[in-house]
Amino acid sequence: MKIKSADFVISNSDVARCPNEPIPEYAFIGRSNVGKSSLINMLTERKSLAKTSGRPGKTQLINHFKINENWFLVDLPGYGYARVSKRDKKTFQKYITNYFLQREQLVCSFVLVDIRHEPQPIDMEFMQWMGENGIPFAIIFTKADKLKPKAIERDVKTYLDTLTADMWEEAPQHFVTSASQRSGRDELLNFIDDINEKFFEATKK
Ligand SMILES: Nc1nc2c(ncn2[C@@H]2O[C@H](COP(=O)(O)OP(=O)(O)OP(=O)(O)O)[C@@H](O)[C@H]2O)c(=O)[nH]1
Ligand SMILES: [Mg+2]
Repeated sequence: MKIKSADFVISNSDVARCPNEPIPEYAFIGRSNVGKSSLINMLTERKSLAKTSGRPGKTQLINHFKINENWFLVDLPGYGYARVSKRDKKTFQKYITNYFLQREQLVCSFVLVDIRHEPQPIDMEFMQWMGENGIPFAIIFTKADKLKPKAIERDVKTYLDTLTADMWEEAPQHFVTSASQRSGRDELLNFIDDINEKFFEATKK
Protein backbone atom coordinates (compact mmCIF):
# COMPACT_ATOMS: atom_id res chain seq x y z
CA MET A 1 0.00 0.00 0.00
CA LYS A 2 1.19 3.47 -0.84
CA ILE A 3 0.61 6.24 1.67
CA LYS A 4 -0.74 9.13 -0.36
CA SER A 5 -1.99 11.22 2.51
CA ALA A 6 -1.69 11.25 6.28
CA ASP A 7 -3.45 13.99 8.19
CA PHE A 8 -3.94 14.77 11.83
CA VAL A 9 -7.68 14.95 12.60
CA ILE A 10 -8.32 15.38 16.33
CA SER A 11 -6.99 14.71 19.83
CA ASN A 12 -9.22 14.06 22.79
CA SER A 13 -9.80 12.00 25.90
CA ASP A 14 -13.41 11.09 25.19
CA VAL A 15 -14.24 8.21 22.88
CA ALA A 16 -17.64 9.83 22.20
CA ARG A 17 -15.84 12.72 20.55
CA CYS A 18 -13.65 10.65 18.26
CA PRO A 19 -14.44 11.02 14.54
CA ASN A 20 -17.61 9.13 13.67
CA GLU A 21 -16.88 8.12 10.11
CA PRO A 22 -17.45 4.38 9.59
CA ILE A 23 -13.97 3.62 8.27
CA PRO A 24 -11.53 1.04 9.61
CA GLU A 25 -9.31 2.07 12.49
CA TYR A 26 -6.05 0.74 13.94
CA ALA A 27 -4.76 1.72 17.38
CA PHE A 28 -1.23 1.64 18.76
CA ILE A 29 -0.88 0.85 22.44
CA GLY A 30 1.92 -0.30 24.75
CA ARG A 31 4.23 0.90 27.48
CA SER A 32 5.39 4.51 27.48
CA ASN A 33 8.46 5.03 25.32
CA VAL A 34 8.08 1.74 23.43
CA GLY A 35 7.93 3.64 20.13
CA LYS A 36 4.22 3.94 19.22
CA SER A 37 4.40 7.46 17.86
CA SER A 38 7.72 6.82 16.08
CA LEU A 39 6.20 3.81 14.35
CA ILE A 40 3.24 5.86 13.13
CA ASN A 41 5.67 8.36 11.63
CA MET A 42 7.70 5.58 10.03
CA LEU A 43 4.61 3.93 8.52
CA THR A 44 3.29 7.18 7.12
CA GLU A 45 6.74 8.51 6.14
CA ARG A 46 5.94 11.75 7.94
CA LYS A 47 8.72 12.84 10.30
CA SER A 48 6.62 14.50 12.94
CA LEU A 49 3.01 13.61 12.29
CA ALA A 50 2.84 12.00 15.75
CA LYS A 51 4.83 13.71 18.49
CA THR A 52 7.71 11.64 19.86
CA SER A 53 10.13 12.11 22.73
CA GLY A 54 13.07 10.42 24.43
CA ARG A 55 11.16 10.83 27.70
CA PRO A 56 8.23 8.56 28.45
CA GLY A 57 4.76 10.07 28.74
CA LYS A 58 4.81 12.21 25.58
CA THR A 59 1.49 11.14 24.05
CA GLN A 60 -1.34 12.05 26.43
CA LEU A 61 -4.52 11.80 24.37
CA ILE A 62 -6.31 9.70 21.77
CA ASN A 63 -4.92 11.03 18.48
CA HIS A 64 -6.63 10.29 15.18
CA PHE A 65 -4.73 10.41 11.90
CA LYS A 66 -6.59 9.86 8.64
CA ILE A 67 -4.66 7.87 6.06
CA ASN A 68 -5.36 7.86 2.32
CA GLU A 69 -8.71 9.47 3.12
CA ASN A 70 -10.18 6.11 4.08
CA TRP A 71 -8.76 4.67 7.29
CA PHE A 72 -7.52 5.87 10.67
CA LEU A 73 -4.33 5.29 12.60
CA VAL A 74 -4.69 6.08 16.30
CA ASP A 75 -1.83 7.03 18.57
CA LEU A 76 -2.54 6.43 22.25
CA PRO A 77 -0.74 7.32 25.46
CA GLY A 78 1.50 4.65 26.92
CA TYR A 79 0.76 2.67 30.01
CA GLY A 80 3.17 1.89 32.84
CA TYR A 81 4.60 5.37 33.19
CA ALA A 82 5.83 5.44 36.79
CA ARG A 83 5.79 9.21 37.26
CA VAL A 84 2.09 9.62 36.59
CA SER A 85 0.03 10.22 39.75
CA LYS A 86 -2.50 7.64 40.93
CA ARG A 87 -5.38 9.92 40.01
CA ASP A 88 -4.04 10.47 36.49
CA LYS A 89 -3.51 6.74 36.12
CA LYS A 90 -7.16 6.10 36.96
CA THR A 91 -8.39 8.73 34.49
CA PHE A 92 -6.12 7.32 31.84
CA GLN A 93 -7.31 3.79 32.45
CA LYS A 94 -10.92 4.87 32.21
CA TYR A 95 -10.72 6.65 28.90
CA ILE A 96 -8.41 4.17 27.26
CA THR A 97 -10.59 1.29 28.49
CA ASN A 98 -13.66 3.07 27.15
CA TYR A 99 -11.93 3.65 23.86
CA PHE A 100 -11.16 -0.05 23.39
CA LEU A 101 -14.55 -1.24 24.58
CA GLN A 102 -16.67 1.26 22.70
CA ARG A 103 -14.88 2.04 19.46
CA GLU A 104 -16.81 0.07 16.85
CA GLN A 105 -14.56 1.00 13.93
CA LEU A 106 -11.53 -0.49 15.68
CA VAL A 107 -10.71 -3.45 13.46
CA CYS A 108 -7.31 -4.28 14.91
CA SER A 109 -5.01 -2.95 17.62
CA PHE A 110 -1.28 -3.25 17.83
CA VAL A 111 0.28 -3.93 21.20
CA LEU A 112 3.88 -2.75 21.00
CA VAL A 113 6.63 -4.30 23.07
CA ASP A 114 10.32 -3.43 23.14
CA ILE A 115 12.17 -6.35 21.59
CA ARG A 116 14.89 -6.13 24.25
CA HIS A 117 12.52 -6.79 27.14
CA GLU A 118 11.25 -10.07 28.46
CA PRO A 119 7.48 -10.37 28.81
CA GLN A 120 6.43 -7.74 31.34
CA PRO A 121 3.45 -8.32 33.67
CA ILE A 122 1.80 -5.08 32.56
CA ASP A 123 1.86 -6.15 28.89
CA MET A 124 0.69 -9.65 29.69
CA GLU A 125 -2.18 -8.28 31.75
CA PHE A 126 -3.15 -5.90 29.00
CA MET A 127 -3.12 -8.60 26.32
CA GLN A 128 -5.11 -10.87 28.60
CA TRP A 129 -7.68 -8.11 29.04
CA MET A 130 -7.88 -7.59 25.26
CA GLY A 131 -8.42 -11.33 24.79
CA GLU A 132 -11.12 -11.50 27.45
CA ASN A 133 -12.97 -8.63 25.84
CA GLY A 134 -12.68 -10.01 22.32
CA ILE A 135 -10.64 -7.06 21.05
CA PRO A 136 -8.47 -8.23 18.14
CA PHE A 137 -4.81 -7.34 18.29
CA ALA A 138 -1.40 -8.19 16.90
CA ILE A 139 1.96 -7.77 18.66
CA ILE A 140 4.62 -5.47 17.30
CA PHE A 141 8.17 -5.89 18.54
CA THR A 142 9.86 -2.49 18.32
CA LYS A 143 13.46 -1.22 18.22
CA ALA A 144 14.71 -4.29 16.34
CA ASP A 145 17.80 -2.27 15.39
CA LYS A 146 18.98 -2.79 18.97
CA LEU A 147 19.53 -6.53 18.48
CA LYS A 148 21.28 -8.77 16.00
CA PRO A 149 19.09 -10.97 13.75
CA LYS A 150 19.93 -14.17 15.64
CA ALA A 151 18.98 -12.59 18.97
CA ILE A 152 15.76 -11.24 17.46
CA GLU A 153 14.74 -14.68 16.32
CA ARG A 154 15.56 -16.23 19.69
CA ASP A 155 13.88 -13.52 21.79
CA VAL A 156 10.72 -13.37 19.69
CA LYS A 157 10.36 -17.11 19.97
CA THR A 158 10.85 -17.01 23.75
CA TYR A 159 8.31 -14.19 24.04
CA LEU A 160 5.66 -15.99 22.02
CA ASP A 161 6.33 -19.26 23.84
CA THR A 162 5.64 -17.49 27.12
CA LEU A 163 2.31 -16.26 25.77
CA THR A 164 1.25 -19.67 24.59
CA ALA A 165 2.34 -21.27 27.86
CA ASP A 166 0.48 -18.74 30.00
CA MET A 167 -2.46 -17.51 27.98
CA TRP A 168 -3.34 -18.89 24.59
CA GLU A 169 -3.14 -21.99 22.49
CA GLU A 170 -1.91 -19.94 19.61
CA ALA A 171 0.24 -16.85 19.81
CA PRO A 172 -1.21 -13.69 18.26
CA GLN A 173 0.11 -12.54 14.90
CA HIS A 174 3.34 -10.60 15.32
CA PHE A 175 5.60 -8.16 13.49
CA VAL A 176 9.20 -7.11 14.04
CA THR A 177 9.92 -3.45 13.34
CA SER A 178 12.48 -0.73 13.64
CA ALA A 179 11.34 2.86 13.19
CA SER A 180 14.91 4.05 12.82
CA GLN A 181 15.81 1.47 10.17
CA ARG A 182 12.34 1.50 8.65
CA SER A 183 12.05 -2.27 8.83
CA GLY A 184 8.76 -4.16 9.03
CA ARG A 185 6.94 -1.38 7.20
CA ASP A 186 5.75 -3.35 4.17
CA GLU A 187 4.59 -6.28 6.28
CA LEU A 188 2.51 -4.04 8.51
CA LEU A 189 1.01 -2.04 5.67
CA ASN A 190 0.12 -5.22 3.78
CA PHE A 191 -1.56 -6.59 6.89
CA ILE A 192 -3.59 -3.39 7.25
CA ASP A 193 -4.40 -3.37 3.55
CA ASP A 194 -5.84 -6.89 3.74
CA ILE A 195 -8.07 -6.00 6.68
CA ASN A 196 -9.18 -2.78 4.98
CA GLU A 197 -10.15 -4.72 1.88
CA LYS A 198 -12.27 -7.14 3.89
CA PHE A 199 -13.85 -4.25 5.77
CA PHE A 200 -14.87 -2.45 2.59
CA GLU A 201 -16.04 -5.69 0.97
CA ALA A 202 -18.27 -6.41 3.98
CA THR A 203 -19.72 -2.90 4.13
CA LYS A 204 -20.57 -2.97 0.41
CA LYS A 205 -22.98 -5.84 0.95
N1 LIG B 1 16.65 2.69 18.39
C1 LIG B 1 15.36 2.94 18.23
N2 LIG B 1 14.75 3.89 18.95
C2 LIG B 1 13.43 4.10 18.76
C3 LIG B 1 12.67 3.36 17.83
N3 LIG B 1 11.38 3.78 17.88
C4 LIG B 1 11.36 4.76 18.81
N4 LIG B 1 12.58 4.97 19.34
C5 LIG B 1 12.94 5.96 20.38
O1 LIG B 1 12.19 5.67 21.56
C6 LIG B 1 11.81 6.88 22.21
C7 LIG B 1 10.31 6.91 22.40
O2 LIG B 1 9.65 6.97 21.17
P1 LIG B 1 8.11 7.39 21.03
O3 LIG B 1 7.71 7.06 19.65
O4 LIG B 1 7.90 8.78 21.51
O5 LIG B 1 7.44 6.37 22.07
P2 LIG B 1 5.90 6.27 22.52
O6 LIG B 1 5.62 4.83 22.71
O7 LIG B 1 5.03 7.01 21.58
O8 LIG B 1 5.96 6.97 23.96
P3 LIG B 1 4.74 7.69 24.79
O9 LIG B 1 4.01 8.60 23.88
O10 LIG B 1 5.48 8.42 25.87
O11 LIG B 1 3.90 6.59 25.34
C8 LIG B 1 12.33 8.01 21.32
O12 LIG B 1 13.57 8.45 21.84
C9 LIG B 1 12.51 7.35 19.98
O13 LIG B 1 13.51 7.96 19.19
C10 LIG B 1 13.35 2.36 17.06
O14 LIG B 1 12.80 1.66 16.22
N5 LIG B 1 14.69 2.19 17.30
MG1 LIG C 1 3.74 8.55 21.89
